[in-house]
Amino acid sequence: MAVYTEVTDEALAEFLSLYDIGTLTAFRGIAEGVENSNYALKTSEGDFILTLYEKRVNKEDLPYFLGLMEHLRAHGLPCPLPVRAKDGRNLKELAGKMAAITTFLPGVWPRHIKLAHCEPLGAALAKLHLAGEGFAMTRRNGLGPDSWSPLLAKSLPHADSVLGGLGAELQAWLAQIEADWPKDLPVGQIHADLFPDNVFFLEGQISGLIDFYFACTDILAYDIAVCLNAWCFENHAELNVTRSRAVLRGYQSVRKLSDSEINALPVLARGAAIRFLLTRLYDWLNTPEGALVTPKDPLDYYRRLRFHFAVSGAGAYGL
Ligand SMILES: Nc1ncnc2c1ncn2[C@@H]1O[C@H](COP(=O)(O)OP(=O)(O)O)[C@@H](O)[C@H]1O
Ligand SMILES: N[C@@H](CCOP(=O)(O)O)C(=O)O
Repeated sequence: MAVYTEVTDEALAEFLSLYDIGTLTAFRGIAEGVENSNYALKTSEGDFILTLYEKRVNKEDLPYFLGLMEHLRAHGLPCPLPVRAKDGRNLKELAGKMAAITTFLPGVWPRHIKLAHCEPLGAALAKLHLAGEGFAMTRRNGLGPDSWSPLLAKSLPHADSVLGGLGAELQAWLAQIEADWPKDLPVGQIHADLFPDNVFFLEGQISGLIDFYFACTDILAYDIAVCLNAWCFENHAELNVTRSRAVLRGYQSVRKLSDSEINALPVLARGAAIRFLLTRLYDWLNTPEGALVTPKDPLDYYRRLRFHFAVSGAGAYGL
């Protein structure tokens, strides 16, 4: 359950009076999600999501996240639209936290990934990248390659309690990834966390992309590498190449990849795997027992990383 901050009826009524979204008819906390407190909000005007930003989201980044969603939505992407209050602002304070209302998106995220999800996913990602062109703000990737070594250092003293030899293995792998990291690939606005739980489907079509709170300005093809990791593995160790081919086909039906982007896929996939491995490892070692959110298994991404280190070229992903 991830509703960290409770909202009283009085505070909610006062907050909603700042907006022009009709009168409240229903309000409930949403258990899913790990980063922020989310509430489903129903009014006489429609359905909305109220998000209270918790401590892992940096206050200074909120104008970028909300501005990006507004920009992407204006350019045709099915992402939440931040609602502006009567004073024109889309960011307010509630219960001592920064808070925003966004539009509710229909659909459900796939609990079991099927091949049929993969091509639409790739196409939606490419549309996101094209729609992001022209957005004036930028945000450095706080979980990009320069953050991985300090993140690993924090977990090193206890890494081997998760798996014997893990610390040394990760150090060696990370050094290799850092040395190989591409420098001149096309950069733009990326989602950076487009996992299945952030993609809604309705009647076989993508109906929504959510959770832009890791979005940043970084290598476009890195976003594909995140999706290959999150959508295309079986038993966390084997790539389902039919799925990865479909993701790449969907992507290229909208935005063609250059040879440099294709050649960089293996190292980008290694980078994406180590990024999620490292944040999960940190959370695994530092989440107190009885916390609201159960930490995810870091070894799922260790197995993927092993796979990516064994491949010799982009052909392994179906290109
Ligand atoms: N715009 C939206 N439309 C519909 N449901 C949403 C929307 N935003 C969030 N949700 C619901 O809230 C849950 C958690 O949202 P998410 O942004 O992933 O939270 P967190 O950032 O805390 O991980 C989602 O799984 C979904 O059920
Ligand atoms: N996708 C990340 C965790 C971030 O969770 P989200 O609910 O904000 O998508 C992972 O799987 O490690």
